[in-house]
Amino acid sequence: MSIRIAPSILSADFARLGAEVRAIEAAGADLVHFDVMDNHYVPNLTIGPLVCEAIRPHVKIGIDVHLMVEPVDALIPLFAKAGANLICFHPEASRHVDRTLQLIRDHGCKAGLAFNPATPLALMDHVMDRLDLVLLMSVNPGFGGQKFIASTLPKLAEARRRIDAHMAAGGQPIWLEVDGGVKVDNIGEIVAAGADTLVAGSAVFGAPDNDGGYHTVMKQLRKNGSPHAPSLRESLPPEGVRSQLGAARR
Ligand SMILES: O=C(CO)[C@@H](O)[C@H](O)COP(=O)(O)O
Repeated sequence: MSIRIAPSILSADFARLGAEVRAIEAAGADLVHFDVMDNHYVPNLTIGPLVCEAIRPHVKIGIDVHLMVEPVDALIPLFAKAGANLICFHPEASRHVDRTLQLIRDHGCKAGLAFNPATPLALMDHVMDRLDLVLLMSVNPGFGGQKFIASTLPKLAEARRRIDAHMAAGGQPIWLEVDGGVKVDNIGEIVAAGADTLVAGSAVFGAPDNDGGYHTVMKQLRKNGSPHAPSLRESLPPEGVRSQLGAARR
């Protein structure tokens, strides 16, 4: 399985945003993660559709918009028009989650639902068929550079089980993104618990962008996040060999 890495521009140099997004694309980023905060749903204030529109011509990769705003719906057409490819929001911030998901898709974007560390996953159950992405926050939303909350790992594994069961029953693919405190030294266990898409802000933009700095950290993230150790299932011998082993032991 290959992972997707989405550097969060919350930790970028905002005075040189065009150059920053070009640099992460050149370093192999799969998506630009675009954090929108309103000083209402979260205690911080960041960027909006105008900035999304301004960076759009600088990169070919998708823009993954994470709305930490309340209410949500009015911003969806604006971000779609500004070039967003994926729009994700928090269920607590929309009165009609199903309608908001549909609104995102109606505007030609992929739709995602974001879960804070204390938001129960059961909220996704009745909208599974409307989801393209589930974003699990591994910090409380509002700021970059926070410490990964380890108790979100079992929740991540539970989200993986729900998504796999949905896909095994013929449902559409749903990406599972983890956001907050993702670093070179913990990305391996986050991927092992089930994430396929990783947001990394301070880990990427904290690296010096000289001497191939972003390239180096992106390479390390991808290497440590690529599941090289065989899973328990893969490490079992194939069925034929297993029965021969069993026969030999008898
Ligand atoms: O949405 C958020 C914070 O609310 C995140 O996207 C952070 O910006 C990730 O930053 P790091 O924890 O990787 O520094």
